[in-house]
Amino acid sequence: MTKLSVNINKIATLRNARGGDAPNVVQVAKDVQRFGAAGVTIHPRPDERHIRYQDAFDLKPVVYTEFNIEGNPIDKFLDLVLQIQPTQATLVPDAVDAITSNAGWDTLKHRDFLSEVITELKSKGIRTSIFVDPDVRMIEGAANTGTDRIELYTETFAHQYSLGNKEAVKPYIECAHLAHELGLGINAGHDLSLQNIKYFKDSIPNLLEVSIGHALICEAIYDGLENVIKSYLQKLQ
Ligand SMILES: CC(=O)[C@@H](O)[C@H](O)COP(=O)(O)O
Ligand SMILES: NCC(=O)COP(=O)(O)O
Repeated sequence: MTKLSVNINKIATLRNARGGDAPNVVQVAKDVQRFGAAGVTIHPRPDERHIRYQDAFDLKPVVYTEFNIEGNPIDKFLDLVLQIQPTQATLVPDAVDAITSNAGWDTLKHRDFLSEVITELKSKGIRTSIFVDPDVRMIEGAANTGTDRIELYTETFAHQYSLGNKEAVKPYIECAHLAHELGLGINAGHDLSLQNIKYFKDSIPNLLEVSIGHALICEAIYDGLENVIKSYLQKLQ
């Protein structure tokens, strides 16, 4: 079975909108695990617009499943990850001002840098994963960095699938076969949703883990809306 790691960035976005502590990210992390998620993902960004660095410390004692911290391995991020020692660090080459992650690593160009970071993380017992586009050259390059896993960047698949183009999964299948042959574990994420997850999971061999945030939180809001409105109406009778 493929593991579901729930990305709780959007819970922090909502919390930050009012400056208080609702919703509480620690409580949500406890609850997503209680509801069956196999992991919790956070992606602290340098501007702390959603997850704050302090959240990572607050979450550490309550995440008893897999704790996955994603981000660009700038010094501040690496210091955080080395202190927290999560189950997995996912390295993402996102620009400081990017609205969200928008590309995978060029694993050929950044091989030495990635190898150095990966060696350091692995020496502390932290599993490593690197975010890559579905391009076989990047998978070969990833294998040469010493990483344990790759995370396939699924934005293109998700977008094309929403347009009815199921063929868009083909490069991901090819990359998954190669990654497995090269001994890499396979994760995937970005814009996965209830609409596309079954098709993706059924298509990709050896898919170990998906991390899902944006769509899952949107779906949770829609699913909860009717119940909550009915509860208000009862109280207003
Ligand atoms: C690495 C990745 O795929 C991203 O989806 C990320 O973890 C989400 O980040 P934001 O919540 O900041 O968009
Ligand atoms: N690694 C991807 C992730 O954590 C969540 O991405 P998204 O579902 O918020 O697009």
